[in-house]
Amino acid sequence: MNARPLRLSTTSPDFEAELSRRLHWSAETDAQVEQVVADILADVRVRGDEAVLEYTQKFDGLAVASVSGLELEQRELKNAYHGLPVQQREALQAAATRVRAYHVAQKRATGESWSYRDEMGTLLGQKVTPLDRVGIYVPGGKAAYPSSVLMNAIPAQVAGVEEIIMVVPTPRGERNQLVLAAAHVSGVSRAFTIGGAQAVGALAYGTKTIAKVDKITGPGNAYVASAKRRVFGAVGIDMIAGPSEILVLADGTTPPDWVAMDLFSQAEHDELAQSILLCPDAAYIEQVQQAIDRLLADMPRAEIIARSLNGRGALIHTRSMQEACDISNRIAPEHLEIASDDPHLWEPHLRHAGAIFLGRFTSESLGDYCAGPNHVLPTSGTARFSSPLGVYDFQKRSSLIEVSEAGALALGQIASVLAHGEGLQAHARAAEMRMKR
Ligand SMILES: NC(=O)c1ccc[n+]([C@@H]2O[C@H](COP(=O)([O-])OP(=O)(O)OC[C@H]3O[C@@H](n4cnc5c(N)ncnc54)[C@H](O)[C@@H]3O)[C@@H](O)[C@H]2O)c1
Ligand SMILES: N[C@H](CO)Cc1c[nH]c[nH+]1
Ligand SMILES: [Zn+2]
Repeated sequence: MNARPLRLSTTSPDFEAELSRRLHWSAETDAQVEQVVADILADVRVRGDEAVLEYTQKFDGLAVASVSGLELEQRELKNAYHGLPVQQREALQAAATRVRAYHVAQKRATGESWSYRDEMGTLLGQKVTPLDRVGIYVPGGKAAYPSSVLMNAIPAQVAGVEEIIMVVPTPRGERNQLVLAAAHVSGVSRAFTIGGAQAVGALAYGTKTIAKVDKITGPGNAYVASAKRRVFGAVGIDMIAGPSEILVLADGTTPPDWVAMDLFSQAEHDELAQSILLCPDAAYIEQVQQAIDRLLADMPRAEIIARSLNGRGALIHTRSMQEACDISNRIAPEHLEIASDDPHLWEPHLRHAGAIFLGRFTSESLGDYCAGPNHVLPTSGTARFSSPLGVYDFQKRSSLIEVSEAGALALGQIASVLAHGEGLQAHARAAEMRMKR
């Protein structure tokens, strides 16, 4: 099996068009997926538990008599944790500790209430409150993702969310013990073995057994993405996460094998995942291609990797590192590695990426599991305007205003003029009444 990412050069007159074609991704808006999802959601909304049961049997081959039969008891989560081999239990605990520490720091920096008084003694501020109940979607169709349990549940817990409901499909009823154990260490309140659009619908509308949530977070396949987009409004959502992406900016100083493996690491998620290398050194690009050829045969998921690299991968020769940075900013990748001896030279030039990994020792995969920052990140160029999943996704903000007597006089004059200008008499009088004391 060969993996030959598309070779591009920025000096080619067709470069822009070829790059755009490579970046284009349409599965998310596939009309057939949309219709299937619309039907499932409508059905779950009307028939609740009954519909959830039927779709779980149909898509996951899991048949039980009632939705409570799909609930994982807290005891089972705890037993899964204690039943893990010691090495796995310690790794899970170490990852959870680091992810928690990062999100606690994030809350301290960005997630606290604040206020001040103006010169007339009027109090102005913002009150931050956690959401009451959230649903976290943990993908489970083609692979199990205990790390995604941590990345969703821990920031919710740190934010102070009271009830965290986890959904995770378990094809043919096979329960992944690491996923269950991760739910135990990260404070999941209730967990159900359901997935796809039916799980999103159950969380968004509520059923007899599953309580309606305020927000749904977490990644998933095209069915999950489409369902999340459709239920937005009935509930909040974090983002629509597409297939994984990695972009490596290399100056030729990192061993080519390391870079090849980093490209594989996202390609192995999905045939639609995207791995791109940008480098000003043509000979180095050739060495990375040779490393790909040599290392691929040994990869258990070689077929998925090859499909991903052949269909969506690219090795791009640039005129300079600066030009590579400019192209990276246009792509706005989910994960951006700066494979350079001097990553801090280039980091100030990089503005759009879900997560930036600096230097040759920072493989993206460390971020997926245990560095600390969240691995649920904006994809498909949405890093231009959105951010990683974080504590802030599980909080909301209310403005606080307490006007002093002197403030009522000063603000009343401004409000009165503007309210009359808008022809809104009640607004004007409400302000004016407070000026007369
Ligand atoms: N961005 C991240 O942080 C992150 C993390 C982990 C995984 N991922 C991505 O999440 C995705 C997970 O996908 P997955 O498929 O393994 O699991 P999934 O849980 O997202 O989807 C499985 C569900 O899809 C539904 N489904 C499957 N075929 C269907 C059909 N024909 N009609 C209706 N519904 C159908 C079923 O209900 C099934 O339960 C992958 O693309 C992976 O790369 C992203
Ligand atoms: N790279 C994925 C996010 O794009 C997250 C993940 C989970 N497990 C391994 N990787
Ligand atoms: Zn990954």
